[in-house]
Amino acid sequence: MSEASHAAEDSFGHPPGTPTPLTSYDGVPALEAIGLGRLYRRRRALWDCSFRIPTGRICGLVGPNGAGKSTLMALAAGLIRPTSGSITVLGEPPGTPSSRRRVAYLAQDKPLYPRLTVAETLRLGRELNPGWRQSTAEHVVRQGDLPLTARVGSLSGGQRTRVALALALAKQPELLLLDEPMSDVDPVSRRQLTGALMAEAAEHGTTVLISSHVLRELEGICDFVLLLGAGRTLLAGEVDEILDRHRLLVGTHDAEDPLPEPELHDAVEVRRSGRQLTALVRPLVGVADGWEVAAPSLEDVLMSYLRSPEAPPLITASARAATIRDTARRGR
Ligand SMILES: Nc1ncnc2c1ncn2[C@@H]1O[C@H](COP(=O)(O)OP(=O)(O)OP(=O)(O)O)[C@@H](O)[C@H]1O
Repeated sequence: MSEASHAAEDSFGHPPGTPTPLTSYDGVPALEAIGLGRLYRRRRALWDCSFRIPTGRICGLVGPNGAGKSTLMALAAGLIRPTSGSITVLGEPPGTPSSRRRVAYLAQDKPLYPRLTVAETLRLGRELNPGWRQSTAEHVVRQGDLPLTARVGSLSGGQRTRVALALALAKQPELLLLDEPMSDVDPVSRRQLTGALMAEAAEHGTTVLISSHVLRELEGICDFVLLLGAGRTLLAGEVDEILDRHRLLVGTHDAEDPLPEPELHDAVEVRRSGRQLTALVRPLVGVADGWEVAAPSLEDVLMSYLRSPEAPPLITASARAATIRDTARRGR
């Protein structure tokens, strides 16, 4: 089903005709994809993928293995090109000299020169990046007790991640793309690096797109979320609004009964254990009596969508990509 056919979802909870509020997301978005697709030979990695991420958000990028997260990051960094649709970063096509200056990308394999020392790596970063801030790079490296004289090739995976993150942050990008940055970092360093990342983002209003399979970790840092399922946008929007639009229902029903009152809600996931039925739903008009109703955590919501790729997509107003008419009006 195409995302466009779920357009009515976006006005959920608001009476017809409610004007869209003028907010920061009316400006140029940090990242916008319109019908974005990418093929590798004949294999579809992404297709018909549309969303926008407003500037200044910390956006968690979630999806099962092979969902297209790394492909999306590489497209946004301008390392590969779309095979259909379009993507813009900070209002520009990715990969131009200007957008390369404004965007930093930390790939999953964190490529660095193994023969250079940490100090030489930072010096190279300074020479290549006009907006370089040495104090940020040194702060991140020192926090990890990394000797500046150590060769990068002799560092552990987590230590190399720290150097790569120091490079990315010191560049002072407007958009920071982080592909599973913490996967090989120990818990203490993870907390430290996340703290450094959040402090930098808050101070400079940096937009961050961060992919991770550790949902609880994202819960603490993200105010926006983008969930891809098999190459398409399944869920996108402000975390607060997404949480607001979902409810967990728990009740007792005969095992063979379908979820009762389907006209009252869109079901994302229904699970049964004996006669107990647990459902994550998007209430349309309310919830019938007889259910225990709870507010789900972000982890609950993300897990349900990950387990239910056939769930109806939800793209909230602030995450909705521009239409072709909008882009023409913006003069693109
Ligand atoms: N260079 C490539 N050549 C061929 N196929 C590729 C290439 N890169 C990715 N793919 C395919 O594209 C699909 C999406 O891959 P991608 O790496 O973007 O997913 P992902 O969501 O980042 O996965 P993971 O969570 O495992 O890192 C997969 O089916 C993958 O096999």
